[in-house]
Amino acid sequence: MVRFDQVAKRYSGGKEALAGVSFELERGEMAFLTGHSGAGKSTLLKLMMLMERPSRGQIFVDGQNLNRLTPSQIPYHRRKIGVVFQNHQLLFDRTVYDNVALPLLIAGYNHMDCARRVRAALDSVGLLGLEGRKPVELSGGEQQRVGIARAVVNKPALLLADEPTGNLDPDLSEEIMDLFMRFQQVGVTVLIATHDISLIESMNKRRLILEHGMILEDRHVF
Ligand SMILES: Nc1ncnc2c1ncn2[C@@H]1O[C@H](COP(=O)(O)OP(=O)(O)OP(=O)(O)O)[C@@H](O)[C@H]1O
Repeated sequence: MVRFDQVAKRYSGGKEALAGVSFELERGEMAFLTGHSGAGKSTLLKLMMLMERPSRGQIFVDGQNLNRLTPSQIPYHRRKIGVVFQNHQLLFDRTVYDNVALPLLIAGYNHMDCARRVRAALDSVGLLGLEGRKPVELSGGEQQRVGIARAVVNKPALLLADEPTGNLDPDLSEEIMDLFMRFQQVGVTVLIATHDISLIESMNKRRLILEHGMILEDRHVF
């Protein structure tokens, strides 16, 4: 589903954030991406979403070489990917429904399909019935679930998360991880960047460790 082939990234005026990274993620695999602050975790995720371009090397997502995508193909590429952020980046003046529906409206879904998919996405994260609420009326854990519902509403093949449990206590973090596992169980490929070593250790999943832009260790779990 994902292949990095000797990928390097140097930001203009900056040092090399990634320095020749290679790995593959199978379809339906779940893995953690970890490493010190500044190791290159967010950069790696941004390259997959084409928020940044590599300086060297090739990235394949769903068989597509991202270097070969034209600007007009980028929105279609992004629809294959759901993204969850630490601060969930919800629109606080909009309802839960509006927040989750946003990717569908951008993709041009009609209102009926939109309503059906938003309900299914909210159901999958255990928040059915909260459509009319504003994010500010929800707990931190619920807000993060809204962020996950928005990430999966398009039924993406690949789910990326950048510190998705950064602001949550251990119990809520575990609940969020259970949700990611459920998506993996239905065939979604999941890659989670996190500092939370105790959380990773509680889960029997592959671990990619980055250090100064290189893969220090790729620990598979069988
Ligand atoms: N837009 C940018 N311009 C210049 N340098 C950048 C930019 N984004 C990241 N960097 C640098 O690239 C390196 C890797 O950053 P990145 O955010 O990918 O690391 P990270 O592992 O996600 O860190 P953290 O855990 O702190 O979020 C760092 O040295 C960072 O300062």
